[in-house]
Amino acid sequence: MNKKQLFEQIKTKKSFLCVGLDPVMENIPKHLLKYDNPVLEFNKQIIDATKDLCVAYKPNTAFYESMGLKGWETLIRTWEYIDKDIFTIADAKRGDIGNTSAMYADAFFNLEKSGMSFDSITVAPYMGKDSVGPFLNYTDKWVILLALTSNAGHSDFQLHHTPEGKLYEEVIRISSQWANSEQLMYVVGATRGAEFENIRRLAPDNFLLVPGVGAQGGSLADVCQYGLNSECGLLVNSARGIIYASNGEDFAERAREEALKLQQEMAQILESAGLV
Ligand SMILES: O=c1ccn([C@@H]2O[C@H](COP(=O)(O)O)[C@@H](O)[C@H]2O)c(=O)[nH]1
Repeated sequence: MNKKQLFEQIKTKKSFLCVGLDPVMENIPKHLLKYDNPVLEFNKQIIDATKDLCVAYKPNTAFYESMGLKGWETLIRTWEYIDKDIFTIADAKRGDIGNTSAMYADAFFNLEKSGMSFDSITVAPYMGKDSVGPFLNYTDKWVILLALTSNAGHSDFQLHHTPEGKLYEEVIRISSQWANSEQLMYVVGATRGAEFENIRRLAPDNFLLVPGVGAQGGSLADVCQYGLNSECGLLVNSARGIIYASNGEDFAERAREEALKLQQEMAQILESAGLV
C-alpha cells in the first residue's frame, strides 16, 4: 500500500487507528480455549469487530515468537485473515548486518519464501544504513524506523546530545537521506507529546507510527496538535486498551467500543483539520 492509498483509507474511514494485536495466552477469554488455536480465534474476532474502525493492524511479533512454532503459524494466519486494504505492520524491531537483514526482510515481506507479506516492518536504526537497506530494497514496502520511543528508557540514548543535536534527531536527519516519505516512517511514542513539534520540523512529510495511547497513557489530542500533517501523517496504535477491554464473552464487543471511542475522536480531529 502506498502513501496515497493509505491516506485514502484514512479519509474513507475517518480514522488513523492502528489496532495492536499482542495476544497473551493468559488473557485469552476462557470460552475460546475450546478452539484448536484460541489465539488465532481471538485475533479473528478482534479483527472482525474493529476492521471498519481502523486503517492498520500491528501484531508485535514477540507475542507470537514466544509461543514457538504455533505462534509463528498464528502470525501467518493472522496476516492472511486481515483484509488487504488494511495496512499491516510487523512490529519486529529488526536490523543486523546486511546479509542478515536481507533474511529478516524476506521473513516478513517475501510471501513465496515465508508465507507472509506485511506492508511494513519496524526496524532499529542503531546499526546504520547497510542494516536498513535490505528492507528498503523491497521498494513497495515500508520501513518504520525507531526514533523516539514511548518507554522510560528512551532517555538512556535517544535524548543524548551530539554536536548536531539529540541522538533521535540525528536518526531522523540521517535516515531521511536513505529513503523518502513514500517508504520511510518513524516510531514516535504518544507519551512524547511535547516533542512532536520538533519531530514535524525534521520529518514534515513522513507518517509517524505512534504507540502509547491507551494502556501507556499517551494523549491523542497532544499527539495531533503538532503531529498531524496535510496527509494526516499519523498511525496511532493501541493494543491492550482495545484487545483486553474485557476478558469475558463480550471481549470483541468491548474491544469494538474502545476502538470506536478512539475512531470518533479521530474523526473529529480530521474534520477540524479540514482533512475529511
Ligand atoms: O516506542 C514504542 C515502540 C513500540 N511499542 C509497541 O507498541 C505496542 C503498544 O501496546 P499497548 O498495549 O497499547 O501499550 C506494543 O506492541 C509495544 O511493544 C511501544 O509501546 N512503544
